[in-house]
Amino acid sequence: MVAEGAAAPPLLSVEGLTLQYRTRESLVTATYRVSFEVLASDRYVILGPSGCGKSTLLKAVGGYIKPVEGSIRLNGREIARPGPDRVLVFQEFDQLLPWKTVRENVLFALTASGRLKGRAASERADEYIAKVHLTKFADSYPHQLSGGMKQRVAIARGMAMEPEILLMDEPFAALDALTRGKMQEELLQLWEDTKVTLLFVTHSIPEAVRIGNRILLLSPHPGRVRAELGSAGVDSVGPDGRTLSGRIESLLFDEAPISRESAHG
Ligand SMILES: Nc1ncnc2c1ncn2[C@@H]1O[C@H](COP(=O)(O)OP(=O)(O)OP(=O)(O)O)[C@@H](O)[C@H]1O
Repeated sequence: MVAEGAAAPPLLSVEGLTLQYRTRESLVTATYRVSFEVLASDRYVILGPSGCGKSTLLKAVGGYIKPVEGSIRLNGREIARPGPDRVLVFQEFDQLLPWKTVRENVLFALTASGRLKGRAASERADEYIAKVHLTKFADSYPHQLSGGMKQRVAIARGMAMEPEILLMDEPFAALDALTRGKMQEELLQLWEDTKVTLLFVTHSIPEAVRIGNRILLLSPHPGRVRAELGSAGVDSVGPDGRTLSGRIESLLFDEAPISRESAHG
């Protein structure tokens, strides 16, 4: 029970997380003692340069990589393995099953995971296919769709699972700029509609500013927390006369001390 007036406990709590890859020749530290908390209905963005461990972090939250140090808890429970309460959407266009139609792809995720079956599963699949405006393409196969449409199916499939948290690893990075902008807009509309908690990885500063309500900045390899900032969705000028993206850029690339900042601090 949360005492009246107390802040809600975090949905996801990452504490002192060190993640490594051990190959035969070497030991690669992907993230070093990373801590952050995601609240229910956050659009939490992890931003950092290539190789700073963003994807590794997301895979660890997905339950696919075990920490060498630290912990990841969802609703207070340690994450030990993948589960339908955390769904991953990737950048690649080939994440759909090519031999299944749009509807079958969404349906299969629901039934194979045991989330829903029968009519309830079909109705849920159709509901989310409609939410991403693909009803007319429900019987099409992935090869008949554009890159943006395939990503919409992957998002519909993930959201239809109604996970506790939707993990998105640069889902729009392989799209052209116009489609990418449109997909960002659509994702924000879907979020308005569902209030699903998002954990969204990107290396694009404008995308982070647009999508996130909170943005975690990671330093270059190995990833450490550099700062956490709030965003209101626009690249506004703060009291210091600098834009949010300008502040992010200097925090990421200048050798400033590690700090946590508030939204418009
Ligand atoms: N399977 C692996 N085996 C060994 N090292 C790996 C493996 N996967 C990633 N790494 C290393 O771990 C570090 C973090 O990689 P990761 O892919 O998490 O970074 P990223 O921030 O997501 O990068 P990008 O934005 O380029 O996708 C990098 O140094 C990378 O080379």
